[in-house]
Amino acid sequence: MVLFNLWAQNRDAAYWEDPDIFNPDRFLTNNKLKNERFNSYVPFGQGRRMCLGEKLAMADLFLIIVRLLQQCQIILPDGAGSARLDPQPAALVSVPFPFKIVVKPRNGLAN
Ligand code: HEM
Repeated sequence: MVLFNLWAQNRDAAYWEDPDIFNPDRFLTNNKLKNERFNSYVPFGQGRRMCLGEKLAMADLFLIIVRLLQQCQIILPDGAGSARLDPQPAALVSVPFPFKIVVKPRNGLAN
């Protein structure tokens, strides 16, 4: 069996500046999505066995994230400091260390 090391590809310093920093702006030019193919960006795998659900996942994530940010303010509890964003080692996927958040409806929206 051949497995691609997607973790290493997605963090290849030859292609990404500060690969371990969470910086969504790296995909933007003048606030618009860069119109280019990103080398070494393979969250859904590659080749014949790449993810069959990529289009569905991207459409769902867009709707879920936009809806959440439109309707809710998501903040850290008072005195919580900052959340730890480095990944917790796991077998196949990385998950964040647990942290608490407060979710409030945005001004003018009902509870
Ligand atoms: C953010 C969400 C998702 C991510 C990051 C993701 C990522 C991946 C990755 C990395 C693989 C392995 C590709 C490889 O072997 O090179 C995979 C396989 C697969 N994914 Fe996803 N996936 C996501 C969501 C989904 C969804 C929503 C579905 C179905 C509705 C799905 C269905 C599949 C299937 C069927 C395979 C196996 C394809 C094969 O072996 O031929 N995935 N996915």
